[in-house]
Amino acid sequence: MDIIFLHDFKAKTLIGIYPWERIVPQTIRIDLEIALPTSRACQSDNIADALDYALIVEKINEILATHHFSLLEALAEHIAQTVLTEFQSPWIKVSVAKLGIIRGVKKLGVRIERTSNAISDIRSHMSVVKS
Ligand SMILES: Nc1nc2c(c(=O)[nH]1)N=C([C@H](O)[C@@H](O)CO)CN2
Repeated sequence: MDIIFLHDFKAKTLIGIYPWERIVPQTIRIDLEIALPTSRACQSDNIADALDYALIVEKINEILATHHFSLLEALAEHIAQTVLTEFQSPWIKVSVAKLGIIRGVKKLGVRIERTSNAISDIRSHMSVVKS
C-alpha cells in the first residue's frame, strides 16, 4: 500500500466545547497518512496519476475555515470521510491535536483510522465467501 503523508500541519480553526472556543481560533496540529488508490504515478512520473497533496492541503484549509466542531473527534471524522470520498483513498489515518490547551500537557488529541466503504464492502463479501 502506497501512502502520502502530511505531518505537523498547523492551522487555526474554531474548535471546542466551551463558549470562548466559539470565538477564539486555536492552533491545531494535523497529521495524515493517506493510502493511494493506485501506484501508477510511481511508474508514469505524471501528476495526473498521483494524488496531488496540494489539493489535500487546500481541502483541509477549506474545512477548517468553514466549520466549527465541538470535538476533535468530529473534526478528525470529517477530514477522514472527505478525503476517502473526494480523493478515492482506500484508507486514512488522521491525528488532530490541540497544543498547550491544558497546563502541563504539551499536546493532546485523537487519532482515528478509517477505511472506504468500497474496501469495507469487499472485506465483508470475502468473509461471507470464506464462511
Ligand atoms: N475527547 C475529547 N475531550 C475533550 C475535547 C475534545 O475535543 N475531545 N475538548 C475539550 C475542550 O474543548 C478543551 O479543548 C478545552 O480545554 C475538552 N475535552
